[in-house]
Amino acid sequence: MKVLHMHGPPYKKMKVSKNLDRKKDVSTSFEYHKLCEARRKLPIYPVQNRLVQEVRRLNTVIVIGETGSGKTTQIPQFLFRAEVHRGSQIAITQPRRVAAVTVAKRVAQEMKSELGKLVGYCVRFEDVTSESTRIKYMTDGMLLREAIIDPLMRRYSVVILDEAHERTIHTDVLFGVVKAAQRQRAKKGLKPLKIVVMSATMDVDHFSEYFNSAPVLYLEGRQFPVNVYYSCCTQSDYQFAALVTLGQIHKQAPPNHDVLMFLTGQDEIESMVRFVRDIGRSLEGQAPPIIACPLYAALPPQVQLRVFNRTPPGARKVVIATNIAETSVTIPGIKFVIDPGMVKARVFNPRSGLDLLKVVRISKAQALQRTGRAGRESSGSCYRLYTEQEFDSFKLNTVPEIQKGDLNIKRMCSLSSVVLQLMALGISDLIHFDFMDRPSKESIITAVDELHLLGAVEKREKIQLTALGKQMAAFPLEPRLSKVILVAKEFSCLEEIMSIVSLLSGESVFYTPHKAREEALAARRKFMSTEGDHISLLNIYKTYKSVGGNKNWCMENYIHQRNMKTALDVRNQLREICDRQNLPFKSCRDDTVAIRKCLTAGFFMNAAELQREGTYICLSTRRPVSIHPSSSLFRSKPGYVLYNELIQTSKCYMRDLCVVDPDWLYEAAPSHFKRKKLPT
Ligand SMILES: Nc1ncnc2c1ncn2[C@@H]1O[C@H](COP(=O)(O)OP(=O)(O)OP(=O)(O)O)[C@@H](O)[C@H]1O
Repeated sequence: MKVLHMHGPPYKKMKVSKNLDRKKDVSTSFEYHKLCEARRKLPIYPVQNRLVQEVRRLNTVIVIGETGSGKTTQIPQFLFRAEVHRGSQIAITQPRRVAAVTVAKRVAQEMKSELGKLVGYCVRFEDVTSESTRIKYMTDGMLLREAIIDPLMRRYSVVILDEAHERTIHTDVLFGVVKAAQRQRAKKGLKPLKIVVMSATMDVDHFSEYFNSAPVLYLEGRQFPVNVYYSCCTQSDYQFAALVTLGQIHKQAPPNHDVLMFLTGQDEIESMVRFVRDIGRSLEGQAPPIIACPLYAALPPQVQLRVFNRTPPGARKVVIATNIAETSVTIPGIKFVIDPGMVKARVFNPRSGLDLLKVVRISKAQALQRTGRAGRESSGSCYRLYTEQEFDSFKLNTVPEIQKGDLNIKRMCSLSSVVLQLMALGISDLIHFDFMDRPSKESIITAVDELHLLGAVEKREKIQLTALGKQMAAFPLEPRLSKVILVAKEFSCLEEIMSIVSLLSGESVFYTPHKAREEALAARRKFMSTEGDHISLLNIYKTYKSVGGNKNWCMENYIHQRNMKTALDVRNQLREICDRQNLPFKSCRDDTVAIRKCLTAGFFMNAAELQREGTYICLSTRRPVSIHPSSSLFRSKPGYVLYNELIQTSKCYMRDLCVVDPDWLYEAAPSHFKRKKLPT
């Protein structure tokens, strides 16, 4: 491994590059002038020529630079201006859509380009690019999907894999796919593909080794200092500690010194938002007014983007976010970060088929990223709600998702989605795929078996995709749900299935406030079906549509309007994919048997049978399971049910259930159920 340190001259003495900003017509607007000034002050700015030279010279480069040093926003621009892209596109991947969208907006401003022209972005369900786009920010999942259509990635001359330390399943698979594209292009004598791997925090030796001993470029310097404070003792309740810390900051800090607090999920965030608003009210007149903004993946994109608005003078913005605000994003105004050091992780056990949602400690790399969200526009502070000794015990790097289960795809519980995508890329020898860190053989085999049972792959001399599997790969959903959509054609119920799948693909549409729990449950009861939760969801969808998405109706019925809108948006996007596949949009009206049979075709592996003693066993694993109290079937105990997911808390609970007939299970997968003891 070759290491190149890149020192820039001190900021004040820095020369402004000749080939930047001057060449083009420089705007006289004050805003634009400020943007240019800010860019010139970035630590990366003085070393741009050296950086460009290295990328020109080498095929693969690893770039390490402090958070906020300018990697994400500037490197693509430097490469573009120096024409390293040679007329093709430069792709920059991000693990999360909110980062891809906001960074693209910023770079478009800096380049005085209308978003979608020279600079654009492409995320799931949204493509803001055009023929003239040369700098394209995208989620890693989107680039992976594109690679299914063109494994040589011909439209790109440079692929920048940003925030590589995050090690999402998609990023890890992309590493292998991009490396293969580079190799293949060289073999075929095509235009070379340059790869740039970037992060502030990563295991450089491991990365360099994987990318054929690629040199590592270290960018020196950080733009603004961030003071880090540790807790002096262990905190038993991190939410309470976060609230107390916020209270102290709020009393002391001047207005417009905004705060970013990390929590682990939607429920925690929504209840914290209420507490924060209460603090704001109780300190009215003594401290600036508070604007509390939640930020988590299930919020509709336009609501997520509200946190990026500038705070009105005299107020204080408090952003309460999951780890979607952890990397790449710059939230204007943030001076303080409150980091409780926890994150919610979905962990999959291939042997039990169990999908566990757990709140776990973050890694040191994540702590550093969180700290880096302050100090982006001026100096800042980060309050770590753990002791320094505790921090020392954190893992250095985040465990790759591919080795712990998929956190990325909603309700996905195994590698089957990634395996399906790899196979759609023509990679059938998965055991020997060039993974940076190999998933266990067991989880690959489990995933292939699942796809086989779903009819997506066939095992001949080698494992290959079936026609159905190819169709399934076109949907950005877990394979079981894609299968349900595709078989809906046979049951003439695509209308209904699309509604159910869309509602299952996002966060829950049920809103259950602590203070009005009983009222919420009572309001919900009128939608509940004795045939299970899927049909109940369909009832909600139909009524919601019939009242035109009325806000009051949502409030009266404790339905989460935002999540409902997101589901509708997802439905529209899925519909487009169905249209492309010529799937007829038919309705079965009230034939719930057709709907449930259709669900059985995708979820037969998740069937459970009632035992004499009143408990259930899962037919695939013979493990005891229970109906989750939130299910409409909690009290009725039907003989056979299907479930969407298993969640282990005090017991192993089935969530989102549907009543089925054992005959349907046989019909859906005769070979699978031959071995199971079902009544004949
Ligand atoms: N949307 C924005 N609004 C205001 N300033 C921004 C915005 N995006 C970037 N910046 C400025 O540009 C700087 C560099 O951001 P950039 O994302 O390129 O850094 P980075 O090195 O990639 O950091 P990270 O590793 O944290 O992603 C930020 O510190 C901030 O000062």
